[in-house]
Parts: sequence; C-alpha cells; structure tokens
Amino acid sequence: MSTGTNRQPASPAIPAGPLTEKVSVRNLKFYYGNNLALKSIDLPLYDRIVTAFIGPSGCGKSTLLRVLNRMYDLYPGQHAEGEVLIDGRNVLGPDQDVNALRAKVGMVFQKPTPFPMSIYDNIAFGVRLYEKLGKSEMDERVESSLRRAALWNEVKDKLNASGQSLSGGQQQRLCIARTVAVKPEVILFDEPCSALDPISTSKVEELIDELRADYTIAIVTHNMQQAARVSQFTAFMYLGELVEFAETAKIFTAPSDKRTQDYITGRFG
Ligand SMILES: Nc1ncnc2c1ncn2[C@@H]1O[C@H](COP(=O)(O)OP(=O)(O)OP(=O)(O)O)[C@@H](O)[C@H]1O
Repeated sequence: MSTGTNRQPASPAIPAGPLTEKVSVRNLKFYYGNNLALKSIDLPLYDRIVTAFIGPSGCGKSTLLRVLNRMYDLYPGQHAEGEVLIDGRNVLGPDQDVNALRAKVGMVFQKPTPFPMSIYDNIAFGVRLYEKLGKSEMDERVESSLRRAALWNEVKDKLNASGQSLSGGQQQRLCIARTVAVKPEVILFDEPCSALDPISTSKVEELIDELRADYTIAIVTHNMQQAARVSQFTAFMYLGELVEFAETAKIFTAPSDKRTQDYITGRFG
C-alpha cells in the first residue's frame, strides 16, 4: 500500500484563535538503566487538540507517552530528567501525587485490557478510587461514560456481563469508557487500534474525533493514514529524538526534515 505524501486523508481542522499549551515537555531525557531512550525532548501538547507521535519502531514513542503519566514509576531502574508541565506545574517532581496524575492523564493501551469483572464494575472500579458516589450517581457516571465511548447501546442490557465477554473492539471502547469515567484532562492512546479490525478501528477513530472537543489527546500510531485522519499536530521521532513537530498537514505534505520525508513516504521504518 502506498504511503505517498499526496495521498493522505485530510486532517481535522485546527480551531481559529490562539492554542493553549496544556502539556509542555521541556528538555526531557529518559533512561532505561544507563540507556538513554529519549534525548532532550521539547514538545507542546495543545488543549483540545490531537497530537500524533509517529516514527520507526524503537524511536521512543511509547516511552514518551509513558512519561506523561509517570507510568515508568512502576518499574525500577527507569528514570526521567527534565520537566513535564501540565497547566504550568511540573508533574515529574517528588511532590506530585502519582495517583492524582494518572486520574488527570488517562491511558488507553494497545491491547484492550478490561478488568476481570462486570462491564459496570469495569467503569465503577476506577471511579471508586477517586470519588465517593451514591448508587444513582454511579449509575449515571457508568451510563454517561459508556455513551461517551459509543458503547452504551450495545451493552445497556447486559451491564452485569463480564467485560471480557465483549468483542475486541467493544473491549477497547470499554477501556476508553473506563478512562473517561474518572474525568481526565489528557488522554494518551498507545496504538489503540493495532489489535482491532477495520470497523472497530473506524469506531475508535470517530470516538477520538469526538473526544477532541473536551480533552487534550496524544496518540502513538504506526499507521500514517490514521495519524493523518485523527491528528491536528504530528511529532516525528527517530532514535530517541524529536526530529520534527508541526501541523499534521505540513508533516505529510511538506516536512522540513529529510528523515521525516523518508519515513512518511515509506523509505524506511
Ligand atoms: N523496558 C525496557 N527496558 C529497556 N529498554 C527499553 C524498554 N522499553 C523500551 N526500551 C528501549 O527504549 C527505546 C524506545 O522504545 P519504545 O518502546 O519507546 O519505542 P517505540 O517507538 O514506542 O517502538 P514501537 O513502535 O516498536 O512500539 C528502544 O530502544 C527500546 O529498546
């Protein structure tokens, strides 16, 4: 399949007016042990904008995503240097409440990972960690989250069924509902469609398009067409460096760096 620059689908429009920098990555370095995986990354993520991270395997896309909600804290020997400012506050500092950060910065993974519990509890479980809601409030939260993830109509009559009994595409939308339920401000998607069929993929893409109205979104994808379809800004990474960051339309039609050009035209990676 061709990935020629002039065949990319149109990207969503960038709203008129100034953009607000919700997340500011400043001089970020990341280490796996002694191994430097991210080399001085500087990057903005704008509010209510979708930013795609693209680049060949191993360039550091997932690592960058995992720094934004400090997922790496769960693993010994991994550490970050530099700053990630969210609303102007550095979330990499020792005083940051990591659980509060993960509620604010939600993450959807490559493989759908519903908990081994009912559809209802898949949503309610995370909410209970952060809020004390009464039964009717929780019912409302579960319903609104499932509606937000375009799953309500398919599951409203079987909320007590296991989340793992759903199809792969439905499971991924359940994971999106679970993420949205805790009222995040930023949502990180790590190759969210790579395990899905084309119909489920387009549902998830439509969903990202809708979620854009309310959240700051970052998505890692290997699929150039998908990056072009869903994102307004694109960051191209190579060997742990951020090579180029620009409006998606520019990255796919007139990139500044030869490495970006080579990647998007399928010459390497
Ligand atoms: N747990 C780990 N321990 C040591 N090194 C790691 C670990 N995870 C990733 N790396 C290294 O960090 C670098 C960046 O990896 P990362 O997974 O972020 O790349 P990626 O661009 O997301 O790749 P892919 O597209 O294949 O998912 C690679 O060199 C990788 O080998």
